[in-house]
Amino acid sequence: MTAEINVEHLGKKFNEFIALEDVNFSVHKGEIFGLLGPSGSGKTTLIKVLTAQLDQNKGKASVFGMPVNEMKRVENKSRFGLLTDNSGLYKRLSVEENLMLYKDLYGLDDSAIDEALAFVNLQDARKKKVSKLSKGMLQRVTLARALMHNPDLLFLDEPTSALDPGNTHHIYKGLRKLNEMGTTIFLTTHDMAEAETLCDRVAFLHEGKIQAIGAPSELRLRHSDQSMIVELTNGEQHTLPLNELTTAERLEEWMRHQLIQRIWSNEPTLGDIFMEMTGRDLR
Ligand SMILES: Nc1ncnc2c1ncn2[C@@H]1O[C@H](COP(=O)(O)OP(=O)(O)OP(=O)(O)O)[C@@H](O)[C@H]1O
Repeated sequence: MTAEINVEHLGKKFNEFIALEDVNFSVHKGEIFGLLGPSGSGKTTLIKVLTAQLDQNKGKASVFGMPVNEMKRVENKSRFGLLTDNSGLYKRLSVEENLMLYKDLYGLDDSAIDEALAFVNLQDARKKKVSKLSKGMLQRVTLARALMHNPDLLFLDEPTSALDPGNTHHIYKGLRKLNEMGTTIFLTTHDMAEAETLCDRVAFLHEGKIQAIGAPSELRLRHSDQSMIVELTNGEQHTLPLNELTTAERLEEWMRHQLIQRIWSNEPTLGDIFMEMTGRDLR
């Protein structure tokens, strides 16, 4: 598998403060990879290193097989898109005029603006001044700008943090489609539901260190206590070990008397696992 991003023993300090320590991971081409961590864990710092906005103090990082420093070159900049919360939009210009600047910069057709606005569900706001937009609308314009040149790789720093559920769902659908068409996506979030819904693999970042890495289902299974919960029609709940004869016997008995209301697996959520490993939640 080709690595679109590769990070080895990466470290970043701000004076004496260690923001990233011995970080190691790869993101494969075509993957949606999520970096999960609470506020201050180092997510934005890592994105800044990967997009050549900050230099690391230790280790190596490469994007598209090149050292990250090469991402400063114009021809490489056009291969990735970046969404961060510092929007860099021109407040006195309209949504459309802002996107027009990027369209010209990347030499795109006019249709790129229509497509990007449809992607973020903002067609009706194209003539609005950026200074008049809500936080969620601003986030969507920034996302439109990040993806309008159809990049090979998208860096999204908390892409839906300001969005309502309807727009979040619309953006998820769009991102999945974009990914199916070949864009690799690296996103940061502290929303575990977002990570479960979107990501092929996730890494947990805590105090600058990666604590765990894997597919959400694989992580849940790895931390599962191998039990199931059975709720009976009278409201009783029973926790039973998986794959044991006694469980099969009890289930058979209940089923014969049509006493089972529902059954579910007792696997932990990503948030539970994060809490178990670090002693704090993702918020
Ligand atoms: N330029 C800087 N100078 C000094 N310290 C910094 C700088 N940038 C980040 N930090 C510190 O590094 C740590 C990681 O910050 P970072 O912004 O990467 O966290 P984050 O996980 O993205 O948080 P959030 O979810 O709140 O955006 C924080 O303690 C932050 O205060």
